[in-house]
Amino acid sequence: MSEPRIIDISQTLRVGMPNWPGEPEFAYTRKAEISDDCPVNTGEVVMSTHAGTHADAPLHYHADGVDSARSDLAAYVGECAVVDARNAIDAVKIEDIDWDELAGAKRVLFRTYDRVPRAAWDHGFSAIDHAVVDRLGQQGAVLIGTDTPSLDPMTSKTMDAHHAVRRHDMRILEGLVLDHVAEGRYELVALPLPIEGADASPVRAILRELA
Ligand SMILES: Nc1ccccc1C(=O)C[C@H](N)C(=O)O
Ligand SMILES: [Zn+2]
Ligand SMILES: [Zn+2]
Repeated sequence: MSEPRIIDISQTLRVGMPNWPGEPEFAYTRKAEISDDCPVNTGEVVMSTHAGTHADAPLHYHADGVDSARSDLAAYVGECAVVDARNAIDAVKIEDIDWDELAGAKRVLFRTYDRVPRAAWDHGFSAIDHAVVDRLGQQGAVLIGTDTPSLDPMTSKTMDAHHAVRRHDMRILEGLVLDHVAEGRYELVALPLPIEGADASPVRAILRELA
């Protein structure tokens, strides 16, 4: 029997990638260079903890929340549902979702883009309404993900969706790429790095087709 297909749902981290205004630009700098005196190349990466595909740690939205190193990993691995929410306007709301399809879903990833912007920052990305987060939390979901840079609108000061996540002790993935993913059930693997004190971490997110 062949292994289930792996679908990469991660953004490529690259110089010039769209960047949350005010956050540090992604940069990769070559340090050591292979030469007669040096057997290897090495590099240095500078980036926002929220660049590309990433996991917010609870510390991002609560002063007493755990950091990326201490966050439990169970939420980031397991069965998940991918939902096509491209019909949503401004935010994915309760009425945009077929809740029968989501019965029992522990992890839910929302696709809002036809195609995730690669060239320029999108100031008008879709948010996830906090009532959606609450309903998922009430049905026992442990993780919510989106293909936009945030669950909340870019200009939010109240971070309502993030705080709904906190009330249900769920985990968050942002900046996913679901352009090429059909609605349905998959296995998700998207692990944050154990960065001490970090409010978020890049992840390599993949889906595996269920056997
Ligand atoms: N840099 C910011 C400045 C102000 C408000 C939010 C951010 C964020 O980065 C939000 C983040 N992407 C998030 O949703 O987790
Ligand atoms: Zn984030
Ligand atoms: Zn966030």
